[in-house]
Amino acid sequence: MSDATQFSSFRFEVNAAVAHIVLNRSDKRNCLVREFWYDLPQAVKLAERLPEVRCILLRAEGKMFSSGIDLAVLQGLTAMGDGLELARKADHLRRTVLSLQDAISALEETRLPVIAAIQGACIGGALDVVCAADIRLAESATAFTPLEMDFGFVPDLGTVQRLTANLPSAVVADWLMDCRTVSGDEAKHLGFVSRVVADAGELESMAVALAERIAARSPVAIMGAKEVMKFTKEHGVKASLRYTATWQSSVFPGDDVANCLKAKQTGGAPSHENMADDRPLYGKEDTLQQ
Ligand SMILES: CC(C)(COP(=O)([O-])OP(=O)(O)OC[C@H]1O[C@@H](n2cnc3c(N)ncnc32)[C@H](O)[C@@H]1OP(=O)(O)O)[C@@H](O)C(=O)NCCC(=O)NCCSC(=O)/C=C/C[N+](C)(C)C
Repeated sequence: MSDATQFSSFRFEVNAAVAHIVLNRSDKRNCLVREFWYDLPQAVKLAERLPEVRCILLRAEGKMFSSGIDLAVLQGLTAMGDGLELARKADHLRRTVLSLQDAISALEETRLPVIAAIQGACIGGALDVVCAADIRLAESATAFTPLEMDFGFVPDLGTVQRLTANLPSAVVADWLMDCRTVSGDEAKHLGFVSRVVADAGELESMAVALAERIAARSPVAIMGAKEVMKFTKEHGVKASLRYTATWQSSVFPGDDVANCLKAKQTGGAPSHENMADDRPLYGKEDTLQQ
């Protein structure tokens, strides 16, 4: 593996077109320290800038994925703005929560596919983080716990919104309001994770293999799938069908599709070109105005 850069809150390395973001503070149960919230979007941007990277894999060392936000950060948040009048204290807090939300949204907003491999436990803010991944893989026994409810506040970094967007509301309400621990097996049954395995060792090899398979596919098709899925959630099936027509018409003339077709005919492996960051919006605005 090649070390592309140093982040203080996790390891970042690139191997076989996959950028690995590895939580590596297992002695502290990979709690999400202050620097994490700055490092995460920076690592996503870096992955996007590296031309060889086609997929991001978020995983963790040790017995659990993450115990959630660093309790010192949580304490700092509750004490934030102490001494200020109530309205200014609330404004302070609101802006901080928005910036933590933005850090997590970087995973959803990147054009690269994001896979999260989750073992042991995934608590509070860590659940917010994995909710923003495109694909979640877990160990059967992983405990998914929205622990914020026990602290007297609603999960505020995306769990509520992303679960609500993806699961039936009674399932979400039951999970959150009872502050339930959902196991990997149950999460698979609910459709929150797509694959489970019996142990953590297997989880890592399955996740790496999946990430490398996705990274080897046409980036144009993979990014297209992510983009069109997102568009469908935001705008519904009808608008998305129109959008897909516009997207497809801008992609078909490109080399990537031609390379894939040629490889199918000759039986070889296609060579892929990365999609430039500055491609137009594929007529998104036009589609919405129709
Ligand atoms: C059950 C836990 C996760 C694991 O228990 P354990 O027995 O396996 O490990 P132990 O408790 O001995 O912890 C080992 C060391 O790690 C430190 N640790 C663990 N988690 C955290 C944490 N979240 N923040 C800071 N430090 C942590 C622990 O102090 C030990 O350190 P020493 O070896 O003593 O130096 C158990 O650890 C646990 O319950 N952890 C706390 C879980 C928690 O409350 N998480 C926060 C939930 S709220 C949230 O994540 C999001 C909030 C969003 N927002 C703030 C914006 C509202």
